[in-house]
Amino acid sequence: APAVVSGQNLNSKLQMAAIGCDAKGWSDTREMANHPQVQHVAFCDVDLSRTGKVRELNPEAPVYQDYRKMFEEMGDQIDAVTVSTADHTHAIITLDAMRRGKHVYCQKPLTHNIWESRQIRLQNRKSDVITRLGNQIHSHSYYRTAVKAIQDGAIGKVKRVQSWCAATGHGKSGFMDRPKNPVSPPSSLAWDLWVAVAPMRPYGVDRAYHPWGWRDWQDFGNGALGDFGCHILDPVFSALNITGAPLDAKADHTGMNDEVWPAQTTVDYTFPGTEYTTGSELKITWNDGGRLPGVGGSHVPPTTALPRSGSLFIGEKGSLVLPHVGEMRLYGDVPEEVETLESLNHYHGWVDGCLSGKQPSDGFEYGGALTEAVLLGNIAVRYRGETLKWDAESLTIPNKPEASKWVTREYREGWEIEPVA
Ligand SMILES: NC(=O)C1=CN([C@@H]2O[C@H](COP(=O)(O)OP(=O)(O)OC[C@H]3O[C@@H](n4cnc5c(N)ncnc54)[C@H](OP(=O)(O)O)[C@@H]3O)[C@@H](O)[C@H]2O)C=CC1
Ligand SMILES: O=C1CO[C@H](CO)[C@@H](O)[C@@H]1O
Repeated sequence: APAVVSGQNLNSKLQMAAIGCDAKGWSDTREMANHPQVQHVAFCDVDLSRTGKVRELNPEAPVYQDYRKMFEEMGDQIDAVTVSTADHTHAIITLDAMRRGKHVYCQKPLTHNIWESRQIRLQNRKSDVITRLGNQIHSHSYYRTAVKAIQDGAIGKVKRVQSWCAATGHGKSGFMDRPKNPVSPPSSLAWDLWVAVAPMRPYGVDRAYHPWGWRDWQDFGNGALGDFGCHILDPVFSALNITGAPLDAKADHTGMNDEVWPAQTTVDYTFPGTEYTTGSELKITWNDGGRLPGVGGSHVPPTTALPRSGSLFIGEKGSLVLPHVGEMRLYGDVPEEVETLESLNHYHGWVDGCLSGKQPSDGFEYGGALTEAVLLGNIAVRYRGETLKWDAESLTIPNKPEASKWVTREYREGWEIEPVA
């Protein structure tokens, strides 16, 4: 049984394991370790050359390469885990941890495909664990203040949303091929464990996939939309209290092959309206790769420079531009002052939830729905120019049945994910 059961043992330490220990994994580990009631008891990273910082943090804690072995050997000492691995392994690790009764903080996007997010949401409803998505800007003053301003009616009800992101799928063209003459992985790296659920392929060259480069590749990441959608669309979902799935999505882009995501993408979504929107439906458009929306139809003067990434909320009486990450700007018939909300510590909010048994409002139910919507955009990307209707209950695309295959993937033998009953 976990050493700390939710809601009890308030003076005990939360015993934590970090899965993914460098890059964002190190930042997650360091932030969690700054909480006075967190004790790291184990670390796991498929590449041992990237475990120097965590070994320094707690030289006593064992370091594993295979999270399954870590759970088998240390499961009863671990209360909570951070999952900061490349996106294609979020679901298998997170579900395993939740099924073992561990609290989970998982990096964004929650999963690599929609079916995985749905399994996590189903498991979340059954498991008595505290969960949070690693979109830390959710707790930043800038995002919290804008969410409150919109909900307080600063621009009236919202008619239209545009979101955009400067990232280009990391500068790759959308037509990149696998590295020719692949080299062997470094001896520190367990390549088979890194590939995990995805079809096996050679290691390639340093940084082709690992670390970092996986974002561009369809087998491992979801391009710029997957990378930034759960950041930039998060305040849109929160402010407008979007809990329903998109009704449809249609994409335009600069072209792609079967391996990598496009360099520039636009996705037009239709969502059901909410108490914060004017109509029964709301159009939200996503742009990436440097594509910017026009400000036509908004209260923003046409010569205004938009931030590199962010969102434009067009309301009945005013418009709000929310940079990613920056202070909002209001235009039109808007209040002279709005209340500023302070930043909260996203990481520690989750730890406090684990210790007190109180689930933050943005657990995996919220993060899962957000991720499902983001990933539907990338199914639309595969059928450029076609409006794909979405049946969120059956996880199918009724007007394009063959597109439904992209809701999930074929899992590599031995790495199948057990559906949640
Ligand atoms: N919230 C935010 O602001 C940010 C979030 N992210 C998210 O964080 C995650 C990690 O991204 P990033 O750190 O840039 O990626 P990297 O590729 O740099 O690092 C991922 C880490 O996870 C390790 N890893 C991969 N698979 C496994 C596994 N099965 N078991 C244990 N360890 C594993 C990697 O090892 P190896 O060294 O072998 O790859 C590496 O240390 C992604 O989901 C990304 O979207 C990233 C940056 C910022
Ligand atoms: O916020 C972020 C900063 O950039 C990274 C690389 O594109 C993202 O993965 C991350 O989510």
